[in-house]
Amino acid sequence: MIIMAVCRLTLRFNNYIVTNKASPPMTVDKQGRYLATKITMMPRDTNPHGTIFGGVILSHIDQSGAIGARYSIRKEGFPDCALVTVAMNRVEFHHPVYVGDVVSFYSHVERFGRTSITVHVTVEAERDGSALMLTEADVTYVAVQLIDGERRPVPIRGAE
Ligand SMILES: CC(=O)SCCNC(=O)CCNC(=O)[C@H](O)C(C)(C)COP(=O)(O)OP(=O)(O)OC[C@H]1O[C@@H](n2cnc3c(N)ncnc32)[C@H](O)[C@@H]1OP(=O)(O)O
Repeated sequence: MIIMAVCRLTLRFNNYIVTNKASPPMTVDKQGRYLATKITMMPRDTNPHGTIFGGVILSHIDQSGAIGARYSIRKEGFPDCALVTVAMNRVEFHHPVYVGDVVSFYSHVERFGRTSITVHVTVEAERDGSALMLTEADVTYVAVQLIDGERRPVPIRGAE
């Protein structure tokens, strides 16, 4: 009896893994943007005005851009690599973010360079039933490898 129950559980577990591999979660929208992060903004993240501190948004943009960059690298069939942020450009805060906002961070590849990838990150919240773009930025990540104790840029498409 116990053995049968264990077998059933194992089967379910295996099915879950297989199903998961076969059908990845749908996180790409109609515009081809990858939904990297979705979070509810909390009171601990506020500035003295009571709205969400810009530095908190930048931190989520950096992380979401890296998640999106990793997704795009895999989608292209390039090898997995360590990524570091080299630059954040054209950061624009269009609207304040409020406590309780459910905020989505989307990434879209702007450019693959030799050792770098630049993604455009857009930050949106649902306001009055439609999506409002709050913040956007271009973030560039560099593929690096530890060579002689130093992190050096390496080709993002793999060995040349
Ligand atoms: C995961 C984390 O938390 S990361 C933490 C924050 N980030 C870091 O600590 C990174 C610190 N910076 C570094 O270690 C180094 O600057 C590195 C390894 C990223 C780059 O080293 P560099 O010697 O500058 O490399 P190099 O000049 O060859 O440039 C590498 C790539 O970055 C790009 N790049 C460099 N500076 C910039 C910039 N300001 N804006 C956009 N792209 C840039 C280059 O165009 C190049 O891309 P390409 O090969 O696709 O043309």
